[in-house]
Amino acid sequence: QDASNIPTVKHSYQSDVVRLRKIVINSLYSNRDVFLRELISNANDALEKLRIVSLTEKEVWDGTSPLNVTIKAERDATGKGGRIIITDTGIGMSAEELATNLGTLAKSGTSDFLARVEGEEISANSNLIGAFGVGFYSSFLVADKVTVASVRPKSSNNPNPIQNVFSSTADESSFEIFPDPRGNTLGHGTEITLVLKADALDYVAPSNLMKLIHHHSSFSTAFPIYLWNEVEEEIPAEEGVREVDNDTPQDDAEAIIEDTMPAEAAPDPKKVLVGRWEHINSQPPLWTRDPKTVSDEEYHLLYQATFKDFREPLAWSHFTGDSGSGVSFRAIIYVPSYLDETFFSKPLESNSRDVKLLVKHVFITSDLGEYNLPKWASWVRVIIDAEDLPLNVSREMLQSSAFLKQIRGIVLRRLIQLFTRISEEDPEKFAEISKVYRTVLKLGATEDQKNRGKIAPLLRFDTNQRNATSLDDYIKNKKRGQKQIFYLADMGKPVSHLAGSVFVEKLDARGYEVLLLNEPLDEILVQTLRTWKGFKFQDIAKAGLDFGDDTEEDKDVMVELQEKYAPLLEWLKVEAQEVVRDVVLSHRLVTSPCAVVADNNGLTANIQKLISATNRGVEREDFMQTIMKKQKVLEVNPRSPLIEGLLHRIETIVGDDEEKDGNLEELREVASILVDSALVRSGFEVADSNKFLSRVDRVLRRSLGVSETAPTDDTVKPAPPVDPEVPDETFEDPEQKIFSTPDWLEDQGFKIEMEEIDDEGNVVHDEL
Ligand SMILES: Nc1ncnc2c1ncn2[C@@H]1O[C@H](COP(=O)(O)OP(=O)(O)OP(=O)(O)O)[C@@H](O)[C@H]1O
Repeated sequence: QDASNIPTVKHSYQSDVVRLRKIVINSLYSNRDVFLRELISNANDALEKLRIVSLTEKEVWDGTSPLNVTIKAERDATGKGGRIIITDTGIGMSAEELATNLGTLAKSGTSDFLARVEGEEISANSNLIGAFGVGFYSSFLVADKVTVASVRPKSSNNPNPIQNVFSSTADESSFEIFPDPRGNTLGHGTEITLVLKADALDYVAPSNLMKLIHHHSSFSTAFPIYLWNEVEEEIPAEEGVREVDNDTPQDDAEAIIEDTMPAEAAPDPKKVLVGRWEHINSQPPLWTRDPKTVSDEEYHLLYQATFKDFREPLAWSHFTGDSGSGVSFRAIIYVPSYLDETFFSKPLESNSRDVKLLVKHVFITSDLGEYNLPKWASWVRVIIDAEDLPLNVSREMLQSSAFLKQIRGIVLRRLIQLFTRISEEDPEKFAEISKVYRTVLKLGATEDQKNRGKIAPLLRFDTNQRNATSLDDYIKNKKRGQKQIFYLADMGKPVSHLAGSVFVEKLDARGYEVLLLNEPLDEILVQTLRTWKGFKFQDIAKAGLDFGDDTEEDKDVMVELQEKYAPLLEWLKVEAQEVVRDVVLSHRLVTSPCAVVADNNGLTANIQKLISATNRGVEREDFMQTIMKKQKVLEVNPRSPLIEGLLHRIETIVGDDEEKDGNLEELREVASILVDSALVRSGFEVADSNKFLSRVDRVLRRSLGVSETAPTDDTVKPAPPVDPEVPDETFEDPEQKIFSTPDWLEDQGFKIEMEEIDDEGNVVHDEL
């Protein structure tokens, strides 16, 4: 194709791009250094792409021509302007790709993000840049005009690719794309020219650029970055002008720019400005260094550059190892400071994309395919650099590599070790980690059978006595004779609510610690763990609660009470048979008269909630009710005056039959209310709340001495007849014709504006 025939095409930016560019230009002024980091990061991606494509399409890269980034800054002849040219020898872009990649925003959630940022002062919170990545558009922070020359590599489909130019100024809503009049000067890759704003000319100084690159980008790329630098040097007078190749950077490449000494001074050495490409990221990658020599800041910078997250990681572990299959490797695993909001909203997605596998410092893949990390650890960020896998491994070949299968195990082991070490050495830091990863670790202990024993000590629970208690701490705090780990689960309820539960009252009064579990996963977790260090998890809302300190005396007292209350228990068994399987004396209550307890194998109120949250079918509910009833026991507190009173009434019902019947009916009502309120107190639902409330009503009447049968005065004043008259005007007051934002909405920062329209429906404009 003849490039000279291709016309310049003018394109409009997608509206989101215009919005983003405006935000970038207006809000990130104090962060404008980021432009270089973003462009180097893009260059790195383009170089990586070329290398990876070349594994399967040999013709795009011969494997020998340099893959690098070069940066050159220069003032123009007048000294009033300047430019920075950043070139990479990466995959490049076709004309269509220039238009799509630089003229539109493909990221999902862009509009939401922009709306959020437009309402905020982004400069105060540069994290937003990290969270989103303003990428290429950051060029406009320092440049009035940006041109991007780019060309795809030669391939069998495209043996003669055309180098195109994308050109745009900071304030236009359109950009142009045209064939580069210079022809194909790049071979493959991209050259970005930033025509600097007048207030950004400081950037042309190589020392400033060098500082920036060292600070922000020394870890952004494993490809060499060369910076054009000019220094004054003395050379022997007789030496002429040295020939250098300006375009291909070599470490020793240099050019004499101009003589700075007059020719007459010939015998003396000459002072000349010598320009050369300096390789500025020649230091070995950070992970190959001894961890003792790496500062925290360097770890942060590597993290930022690699994972494009500008929030500092919470922790990291830097280690070397041998896979056992003969591959030695170096790795760093990072714990991000937040958990992506999709972690729980997309429970089935566990594709970890943040394990960067490198071979001999060269990025290979982030896709571990079937050997992905399990869901619970899918958020961890890892750089793992294998020393001796064949360099030209393709993803397909890697899939069959034993090493790939081992990465998961290596990362999980190290992650758990890291957490364990921090939990032991720095509890405050671990509390911070726990805040973010508490639920995730519960998930790990539930789903990761192999590592369960190591994850469980990292779990933290609130209890009736303290926050963030580990299982081991709990065991240390156990009372003599205690053989159970007591817990109460009620998902979604605040911990304070659980602490006040009827089931906790006695344990709390006696000084026992109870784990208060309110997350949906908790109940499943304890059922999975079953025991910890030989202690069985005991749901205190279930039968089987055993303090382990009962003396013979206690047992005798219980036998006595049992005898004493036998008539009440028998009577209640009949009265409550629709709701519970059995009625027994309780030794778990202090002040409450009674509670409903699930059988050991039965469903607690919490599990019932879990089930009915997923099953709303009526038939099923009936069925469930029947099953659940069979698994519940009513426990009555022999020390409660109410229960004693009830016993007394049952034993002393006297009088003629009619009176006895009336008394019994009353008692039945009381019993029914007791049972229903025990259900509620224990977290269950009452079967029929209407019936329950009318019983309460009747008992209230009785206690007030009001007739139980006296009907309520239910004369109701009917509404007047239908009124056919419709007023002409909806609003009498013309002032009120225009809708105005209610004050309460305006206080929230909302403003609703409505236009006034006339009788014909036309918008009424204020007269100018
Ligand atoms: N030097 C380059 N070589 C080849 N393609 C590039 C280059 N710079 C940018 N691109 C293309 O333009 C797209 C947009 O770049 P931009 O920097 O705006 O966002 P990004 O790199 O995709 O995202 P982020 O900046 O968040 O990493 C890139 O995805 C890439 O396809």
